[in-house]
This record gives sequence, structure tokens and C-alpha cells, in this order.
Amino acid sequence: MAATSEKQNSTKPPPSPSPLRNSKFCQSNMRILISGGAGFIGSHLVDKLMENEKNEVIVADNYFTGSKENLKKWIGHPRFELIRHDVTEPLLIEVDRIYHLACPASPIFYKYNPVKTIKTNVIGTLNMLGLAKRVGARILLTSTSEVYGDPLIHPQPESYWGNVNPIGVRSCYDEGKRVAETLMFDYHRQHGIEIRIARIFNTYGPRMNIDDGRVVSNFIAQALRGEALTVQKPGTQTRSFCYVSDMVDGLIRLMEGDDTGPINIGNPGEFTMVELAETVKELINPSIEIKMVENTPDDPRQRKPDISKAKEVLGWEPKVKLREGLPLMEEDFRLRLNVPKN
Ligand SMILES: NC(=O)c1ccc[n+]([C@@H]2O[C@H](COP(=O)([O-])OP(=O)(O)OC[C@H]3O[C@@H](n4cnc5c(N)ncnc54)[C@H](O)[C@@H]3O)[C@@H](O)[C@H]2O)c1
Ligand SMILES: O=c1ccn([C@@H]2O[C@H](COP(=O)(O)OP(=O)(O)O[C@H]3OC[C@@H](O)[C@H](O)[C@H]3O)[C@@H](O)[C@H]2O)c(=O)[nH]1
Repeated sequence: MAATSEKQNSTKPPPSPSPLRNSKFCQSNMRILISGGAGFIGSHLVDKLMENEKNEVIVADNYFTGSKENLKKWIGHPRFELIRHDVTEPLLIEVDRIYHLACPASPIFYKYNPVKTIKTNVIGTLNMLGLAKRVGARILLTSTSEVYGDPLIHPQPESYWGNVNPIGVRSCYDEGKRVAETLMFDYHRQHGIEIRIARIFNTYGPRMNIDDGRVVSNFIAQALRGEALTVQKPGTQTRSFCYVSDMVDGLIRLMEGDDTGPINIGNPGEFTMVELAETVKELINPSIEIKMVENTPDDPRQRKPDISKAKEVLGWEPKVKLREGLPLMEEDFRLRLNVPKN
């Protein structure tokens, strides 16, 4: 896809910033909104962006799956602000960049209230795009590998249009993200908004909710609690797991680069769920059992990103291998579950 960020058919210019923005006493150069910033990936993104003293970070989150605990070290910091806000309602603030992450991401949470999930994807993205349009901000959407559905092409390049069930139990999320991508491109083409789209593949790391329901957090929590690891049938389905620090690095490169995307960001190391369970067992608790349990409908059978574009356009590729990332997550889960290492 061609790099394109020039404005086309812009309806009206963004409002002028306050004159104080350019005064020499103005404390920050970049005001960054992160919707969903109290969640797993969002809070790691906050940590990274706060390292730059020129950044002022604002998080808007409704705490559906995120928590203040993830941001506790920044609460009270002069360059940080936390707003309890649901993105299905409009938000009127002044910012230069919007990382739009707000959306439940674990299948058990996004299926819990599918109507709310699709509203978050559609109305939430419309509201964030409306904000970007009003203030002339650049906006990045965290889309997902789920836009490829149960893919018939392997690995998945960005040019693949996907194989998605439009009426299935996952469609509130995967079709919701597909509409969100459409909205991003329509605002770009019609109003000249500067957009970036990341298609994120399965990401793991510290701060995932312990009872999040996603496979890596489930297996680590089960291994530490001494419970059998629950591999959903058939167990031969594959995923490719990216450590969260690599993900955050990719997202920031995408935001600050020139390409609209969509760009796959993920780790191409591919594992069956049985292989993942065996690795967790070996690394964390060799005496644990692995048991096969029923799966849920429409579970994708294979998933692996083609990251040629991310390498070429962003100069990005993941650094942390699964066997290096799992112990870092184990350490965090041990602390939170109060299970010391023998
Ligand atoms: N982690 C992954 O493997 C993965 C893969 C693909 C895409 N993504 C995308 O990345 C983003 C972050 O995912 P995550 O893994 O950190 O999940 P998460 O559940 O930890 O974070 C999502 C955050 O969004 C907030 N939120 C949900 N609905 C909201 C609403 N209506 N208004 C305001 N806030 C709301 C939640 O409270 C939470 O803090 C999501 O958009 C997700 O779709 C994640
Ligand atoms: O305890 C479990 C949980 C899950 N699984 C399996 O593990 C695989 C991965 O399941 P997860 O729930 O972690 O996540 P999925 O890959 O299905 O969806 C994820 O995809 C990318 C993102 O958009 C989201 O984070 C999420 O929707 C599935 O095949 C599932 O059947 C188990 O074998 N055991």
C-alpha cells in the first residue's frame, strides 16, 4: 500500500491551538490520548510514551477490562491524566495523537455483551475519528488478526481479505474491527484525517488479567495454581505470540511513520495449543496435567502474521522469543497470585 498522509477533500481545517501551545513555557510538545489505556497493551504503551519528557499522556477508559492498578505509578504525575470515559460517548479534548485501543479483547469478554462490543467498535471509533477530525490529530487504530477470520491463506499478508462469519458469536469483535478499519479509511479519504492501522496478532505479557480467559494467561495461571492446563480441542489450532514490549515498539513506529497501514504487527513464531501447553508445563510446573476440553464456535484453525511489510516499512521485527517472554509473565503472575518460586 502506498504511503499516503496528504489531506484530500478536507471539509474544514482543524481549530487553531491555544497560543500558549507555542509559548516557550509550554511544558509539552505532544499531547497523546490513549483510549483503553488502562488495559494490558495500553498501560505498557503509557509506560513507554511517558519515558519521553516531551509527551503528555491522557488515558480515557471505562475500566470494563482495564484497571487503575495498571497505571498506578503515573497517577498524580504532572504529564499524566486519567479520565473515566466510555468511547461510545463523544469526548471533547485537545490532542495531537490518538492511540485508539478501547475495546474488550479477550473472547470471553467481547462475547459477554456482544452489542456493547460492536457499539464500542463502531460508535467508539466514530467518536475517536470525530475527535481526530475536530482537532486535526493523527489516529491509530489497534485492529486485529481476527479480521482474517479463519484464514484460508497462511501466513496472512495484509492484502488478504479474510474469511469471516458475519453472523457468528465472534463477529461482534471481528466484523466490528473490520467496520472500524472501513471508518478509518473513509475518514481518511473523505476528510483527510491522518490514519494508522495496526493489525495486532496475539500478544502476551505482564499485567494481562489473571482470569482474562486468553490462552497464555489461562495456562500460566493454571500452572501456578496447580490446576490442569485446559487445551481446547483439537489442540492442533495454531497462534503466534508476540511479547508486549515488541508490540508497543511496533505501535509507536507505526504512529510516527508515514504509512497508513494496515500493517501486521505480531511474532511469526507459530505454535499449536498443545505445544504451548507443553512449553508452559516444562517451564513453570512439570508435574501439571494437560487436559482436552470443548472448544467454542468459529475458533480460527491457524494464525501467523506475514510481517514483511512491518520489516520493510517500519524497520520492525519482534525480538523476544516465546521461551524468553513466558518467564517474564510468570514472574508477574507469581507476584499477583502470591505463589513464590521454590
Ligand atoms: N492482546 C492481544 O492479543 C490483541 C490482539 C489483537 C488486537 N488487540 C487490540 O488491542 C487493544 C487492547 O487490547 P488488550 O489486550 O490490551 O485488551 P484489554 O482488555 O486489556 O484492554 C482494553 C481496554 O479497553 C477498555 N475499554 C473497553 N471498552 C471500552 C469503552 N467502551 N470505552 C472505554 N474503554 C473501554 C478496557 O477497560 C481496557 O482497559 C484492543 O483494541 C484489542 O482489540 C489486542
Ligand atoms: O484455556 C484455553 C483458552 C484458549 N485456548 C485456545 O487458544 C487459542 C487462542 O485463544 P485466545 O482466547 O487466547 O485468543 P484468540 O486467538 O482466539 O483471539 C484473540 O485474537 C486476537 C485478539 O484480537 C484478541 O486478543 C483475541 O480475540 C484458541 O484456539 C483457543 O481455543 C485453549 O486451548 N485453552
